[in-house]
Amino acid sequence: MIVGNGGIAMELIHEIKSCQVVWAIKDTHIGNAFFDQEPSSFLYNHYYKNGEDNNNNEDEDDKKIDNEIDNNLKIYDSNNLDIYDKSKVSRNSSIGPQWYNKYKFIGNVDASKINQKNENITIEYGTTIKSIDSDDGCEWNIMVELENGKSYGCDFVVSATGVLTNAMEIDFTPQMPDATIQNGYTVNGETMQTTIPNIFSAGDVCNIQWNHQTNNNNNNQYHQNWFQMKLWSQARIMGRYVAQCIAKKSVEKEIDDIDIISTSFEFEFRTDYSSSQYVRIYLYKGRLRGAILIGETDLEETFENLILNQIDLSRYGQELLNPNIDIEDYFD
Ligand SMILES: NC(=O)C1=CN([C@@H]2O[C@H](COP(=O)(O)OP(=O)(O)OC[C@H]3O[C@@H](n4cnc5c(N)ncnc54)[C@H](O)[C@@H]3O)[C@@H](O)[C@H]2O)C=CC1
Repeated sequence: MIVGNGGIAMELIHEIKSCQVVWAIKDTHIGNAFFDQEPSSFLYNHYYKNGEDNNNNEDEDDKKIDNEIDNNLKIYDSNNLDIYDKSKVSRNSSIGPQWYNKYKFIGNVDASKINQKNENITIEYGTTIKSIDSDDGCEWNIMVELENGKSYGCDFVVSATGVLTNAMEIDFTPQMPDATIQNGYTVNGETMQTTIPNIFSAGDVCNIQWNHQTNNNNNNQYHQNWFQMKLWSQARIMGRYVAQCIAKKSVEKEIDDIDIISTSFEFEFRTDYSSSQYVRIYLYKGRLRGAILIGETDLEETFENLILNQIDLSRYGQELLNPNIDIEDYFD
């Protein structure tokens, strides 16, 4: 049983093989933190519904990162009830990128023979856990009752229902103009300084809306492609940026030359059911602003470059998504 519909739940669902999984989500579609209903349905139908093994493309770099980080993952069993006592919970760093590479999430069940619909994943939408019973007399290790009235027996429950940042006890007072208010304190999006002198902020703890900032700084043009999602990739970018802000402040220079993050819409999409690819691009005034890519499209680098260099693509129109045209070669 997996509860939650965020980054960890999505990654786990992708990694688990040969195991029947019940996935309880509060929302109406999977992955709602990252995309809307349409790519969500595509992802489910083409990658998860029939238990297709889509995990043959592990990135060597990802593995390398994984080997460098400590194992922060904590697995609790039902006897360790201290985890529910907040005063006894030790505060930890997150488990790190590609944490799942350390584990083999392979069950020993031929789920297709158990589930009559031949689906390894049963999704319960619009619900959450009501109660968990792990009495000795149970047929299963754990019996889970959902808010929608259904009950499932299972061996293991993964609760991936989000994390809280550890900044709540600091009382910041909003003071600065053009600032982002988060959790009652304020961060200046240009300098990343909080309203406490010499305290800077980055990562999940602050919610910087760079693309909405109304400042007069010339660098504002670089902010337009920022769309914050609480992912490792973005935490790294913010960490790098805040480090530069701190360095600049320490030598008391203007921050104009800091290497700021470069990144009415039209959008177009293509689905290619035969090869399980989904591509959606967002164009603004003929320039590429963003894309959703599902499957092995091999388009990520090309599209990233088109977002960064802002070439006017109006003349290509629909052809940009024509699967018979190798746009990677074209824009090389
Ligand atoms: N590749 C990456 O950079 C990754 C980053 N992360 C980050 O690590 C952090 C922790 O990940 P997650 O735990 O997945 O958090 P999350 O914030 O991504 O998702 C939490 C999910 O739990 C749901 N939820 C909340 N309360 C619930 C309840 N009572 N019952 C059922 N569902 C409930 C929410 O609707 C949401 O879908 C997040 O900030 C996440 O973005 C996670 C995985 C990968």
